[in-house]
Amino acid sequence: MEKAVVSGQNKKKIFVSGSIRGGRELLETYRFMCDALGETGAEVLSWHVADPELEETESKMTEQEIYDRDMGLLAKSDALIAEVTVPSTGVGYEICRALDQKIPVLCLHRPDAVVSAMVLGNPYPSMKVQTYSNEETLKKIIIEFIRAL
Ligand SMILES: O=c1[nH]c(=O)n([C@H]2C[C@H](O)[C@@H](COP(=O)(O)O)O2)cc1CO
Repeated sequence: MEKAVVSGQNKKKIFVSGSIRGGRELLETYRFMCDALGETGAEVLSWHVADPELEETESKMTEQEIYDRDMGLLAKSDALIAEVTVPSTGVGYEICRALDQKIPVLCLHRPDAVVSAMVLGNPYPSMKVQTYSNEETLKKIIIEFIRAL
């Protein structure tokens, strides 16, 4: 498998966005995305999204602490990569905030996903939407996106 290793000062900080309260059925995919990003040498700032124990750890935080932490991490990010197959209010909000802050956004979804027109019809030049049908394609798309940052 192709690799795009970035190191030192070029290490890209990535906010991975994925459904939590919208449903955790793609948790394994979020983990795969974080692992693939780690392999490229990028730094994932939102590993908690792929944590199977997240509900337990986040339950010790207030809603505002969760919001403040994530908005702080997003502001430090070089890009946001969102998995949008499972509809999620939080993921949609994070995409919107990233676009507002001119942070590049990559939205990824499975071919059979019912994705919102707010994503599919979004004309922001800093927003890309791509479909993947297997992990190999998913990884390839992620590598190409990181390389182009
Ligand atoms: O406990 C949480 N921790 C957290 O980091 N989030 C953020 C990160 C995810 O990309 C996104 C998921 O939103 P939602 O819970 O509406 O599916 O919101 C959301 C929640 C719960 O809403």
